[in-house]
Amino acid sequence: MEIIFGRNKKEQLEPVRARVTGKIPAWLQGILLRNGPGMHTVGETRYNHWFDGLALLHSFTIRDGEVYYRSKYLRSDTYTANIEANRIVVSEFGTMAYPDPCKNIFSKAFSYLSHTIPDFTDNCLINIMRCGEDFYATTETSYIRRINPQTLETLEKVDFRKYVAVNLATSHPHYDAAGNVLNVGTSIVDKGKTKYVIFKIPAPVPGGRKEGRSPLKDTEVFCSIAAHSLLSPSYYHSFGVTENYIIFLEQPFKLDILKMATAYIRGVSWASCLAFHGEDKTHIHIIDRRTRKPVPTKYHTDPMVVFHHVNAYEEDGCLLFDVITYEDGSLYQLFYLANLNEDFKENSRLTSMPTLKRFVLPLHVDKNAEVGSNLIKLSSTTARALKEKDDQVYCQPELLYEGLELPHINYAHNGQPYRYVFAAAVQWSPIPTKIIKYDILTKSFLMWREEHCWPAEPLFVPTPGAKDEDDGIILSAIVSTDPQKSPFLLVLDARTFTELASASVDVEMHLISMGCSSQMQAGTGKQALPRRRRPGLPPDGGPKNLTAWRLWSWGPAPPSSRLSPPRGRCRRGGPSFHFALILSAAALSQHSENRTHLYLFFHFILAVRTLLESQSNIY
Ligand SMILES: CC1=C(/C=C/C(C)=C/C=C/C(C)=C/C=O)C(C)(C)CCC1
Ligand SMILES: [Fe+2]
Repeated sequence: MEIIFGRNKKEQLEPVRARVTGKIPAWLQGILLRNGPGMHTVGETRYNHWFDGLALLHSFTIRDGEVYYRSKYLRSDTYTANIEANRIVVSEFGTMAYPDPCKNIFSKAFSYLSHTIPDFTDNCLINIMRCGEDFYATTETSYIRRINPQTLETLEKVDFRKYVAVNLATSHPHYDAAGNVLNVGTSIVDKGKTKYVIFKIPAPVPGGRKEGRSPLKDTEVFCSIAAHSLLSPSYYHSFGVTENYIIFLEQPFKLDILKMATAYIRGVSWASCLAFHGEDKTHIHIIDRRTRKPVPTKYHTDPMVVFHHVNAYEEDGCLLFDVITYEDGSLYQLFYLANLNEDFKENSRLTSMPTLKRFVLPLHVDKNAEVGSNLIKLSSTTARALKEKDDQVYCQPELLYEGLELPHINYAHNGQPYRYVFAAAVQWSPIPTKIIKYDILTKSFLMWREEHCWPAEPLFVPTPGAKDEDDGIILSAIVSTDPQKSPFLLVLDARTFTELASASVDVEMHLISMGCSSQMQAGTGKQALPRRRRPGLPPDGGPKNLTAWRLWSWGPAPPSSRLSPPRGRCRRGGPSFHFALILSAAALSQHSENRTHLYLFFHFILAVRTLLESQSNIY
């Protein structure tokens, strides 16, 4: 287990040629990009959570039936700062780090204050996003890092906040046929409001005035949704789109902003500020893409937690959307490294099975319909939507399949009617051992499995000119718990789920099992062929048509998520060193019932912080 989760992985800077068995379809050409955590120990310090690990980028270059593999750590500012200090100095999801234990009282105070609304990490380890011709490694903070998809070099750091007021943003954007990118982020207590902001990065126009300029510069706010609570916005990991609508779930899995503002001084991680509120409902926000406004009906459902939207579409005046649901927010708890050991199976038991559910919402609610009546008349589903008073609708989903995660579809069907879900099959453990093709129409499935093998999220690549939804191949990177078996790239026929080929590489590959991977664009056809620079080696330049995917994903929490300061003369100070204001804020946020006072107090802290910032040259 340690080998798979916790041990630092070596980079494979020189491309290695894989041993291919079977036959890779000649049309499959391009680069498959992947991302995930590769390093969990720096010097003598160790991260607490698997999601904290430093991003390791991977690529599989597929050309003329051959496969080359390489990997490189993302040279994020976080990576550089950690490596230079030879310890973890930047806080991550499950680990709070203290960079400057030797600072004087003023700089400590400043450091605490700047953690009220912190500058989060740029360790972009979750996904790869495509924007025009540019590729970015992404996480869920406001930072993304451009990368060179051929060499895996790290390029500039981009802060979404430069273009749109978001502190957090998902790693699962959507793309339309023209290449526009749509994403959602959270704007925390900005001008007295907390909002979910849907933003659009327009596709560059070929030959247009803007050619060569980063599309990010043209990022625009598409619309925003006011959060139900100013200080507890929902956490979300993805969202859904159809041709005319955007689906955003405001779920009762919430970030506590006051806890976050005081986490640094309390020595707890960001993860500890995230909690499931089983007493609240899940609000389903629907935005009309034509008017850029929420539809007037207020939809809601029972409390649940969703990480992955599968797909959504419109049919006969209804909006259908499929998501993988949990009964609580404990999934992220399972990925504390302390639990990912030999007793992993016992420690990492899910409290609820990841379940594929279909929600169906009536787009136009008949004002005269009786309260309590079911507004869904579609014969294809058992999902219901019950009319309530005051334009409210309570949605009851149809259960489609229990035990799958990391869903993928043929992205040509995104927002459109579709039939197949490709996913990792999981039971009571969040680590998948099988790949599944689930047929929504017949409710039947096909599985691929091999002993000791842990597959990553399956990625669908369509055959050029394909007409059928499942005419294509499935790619998945597989690691094995059997030390005798090398990691390999699996190629399946998506229709029959039979193995077409596998390409094994004798390198240490990190686990990508619970990955969130996403396809950017299939590299198909000869025009996508990279030019050879040296015979036998994959090129560093060339292909424009790339398939990119990132990888990922998911124990009880360790006793403390605080990272101890380094041993030495200068330990982090006790309370006497702490700035009185912040201490009181911490105390208040834990004990006070009166959130209004806290809110005012929070603003006071922000004001002091702003003042200190303006004086920051004195520190
Ligand atoms: C650092 C940081 C965050 C990081 C979250 C991460 C890293 C989530 C990873 C999720 C994955 C991999 C899910 C797969 O299904 C938050 C909580 C957004 C906010 C505070 C700062
Ligand atoms: Fe994901």
